[in-house]
Amino acid sequence: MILDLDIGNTLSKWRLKEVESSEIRSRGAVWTREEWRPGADIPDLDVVEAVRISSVARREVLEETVALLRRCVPRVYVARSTRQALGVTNGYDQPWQLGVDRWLGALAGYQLAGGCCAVDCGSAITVDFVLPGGSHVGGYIVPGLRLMKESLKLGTRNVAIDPEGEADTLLTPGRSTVDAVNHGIYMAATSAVQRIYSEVCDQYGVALPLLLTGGDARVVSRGMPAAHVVWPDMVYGGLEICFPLTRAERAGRMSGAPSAPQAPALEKVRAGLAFTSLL
Ligand SMILES: Nc1ncnc2c1ncn2[C@@H]1O[C@H](COP(=O)(O)OP(=O)(O)O)[C@@H](O)[C@H]1O
Ligand SMILES: CC(C)(COP(=O)(O)O)[C@@H](O)C(=O)NCCC(=O)O
Ligand SMILES: [K+]
Repeated sequence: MILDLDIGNTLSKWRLKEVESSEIRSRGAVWTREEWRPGADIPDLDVVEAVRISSVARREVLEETVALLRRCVPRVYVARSTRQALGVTNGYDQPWQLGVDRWLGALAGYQLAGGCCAVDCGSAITVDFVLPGGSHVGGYIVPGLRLMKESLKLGTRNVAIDPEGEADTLLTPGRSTVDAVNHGIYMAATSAVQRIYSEVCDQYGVALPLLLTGGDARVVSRGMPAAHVVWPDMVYGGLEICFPLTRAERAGRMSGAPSAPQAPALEKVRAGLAFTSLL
């Protein structure tokens, strides 16, 4: 089995993938903390022959995790942000400072769709752009839904936005503190992503396929007017193409990848932007 780990600031996600069939056998998530407990937090490592890791947690957490895994698993691959990979050029002046989850998302998005706008709705909401020639032009970092809510300190931190609720309801003025906060942060997140997407497409004169991932991707998706797809395994897709281990991966196939989304027409994106600036 291959163990894929995506260690975020809030949740550490894992999945087990079979080498022969390339099938995902199981998956889960635990709160990100200082130390992993194999068998309790993650599956028994006896069946694992290789581990691939994306981590944006503190350096010590990654070092401890890798040390622990190396004791039981023959091959441990740790992804890093680099200046160039798989046809993509990192837009950061100091490429290694780009969060590796963002880098992996950008690589996976480029592999899937050519140019892309890759949005990761986790602890932070990150929006990264890769142009059709492979140039990552940089991105944006906005506090995620949970961070926004916690920073208000209004006693609403434990009342999450119902991911199944009506998106339209979230656009109405709240009539309680909980609703005012939930509707406010929802507006903040969805309008920010929409505006960023439109601005950058306008600046570069290209409407890019829009991809969403992360724990809050589904809820953000429901308030996004621009055509897009949700791809929960986008970061894992980046791990697969950086460290291909199965036959399907060597052939360039990423598990759970959606079909490449159609980009909206640039005129439509620009019309939306013009409307916004008239308000
Ligand atoms: N079952 C859940 N448990 C925890 N957080 C969840 C859950 N479902 C959605 N979320 C949201 O997803 C966010 C975590 O998303 P994730 O992409 O894993 O973040 P990160 O990569 O920063 O750890 C939380 O901040 C929360 O807003
Ligand atoms: C921006 C992030 C905090 C997002 O992390 P996440 O919300 O997925 O936990 C992470 O990608 C990170 O620590 N980046 C380093 C700074 C940067 O990308 O510029
Ligand atoms: K994120």
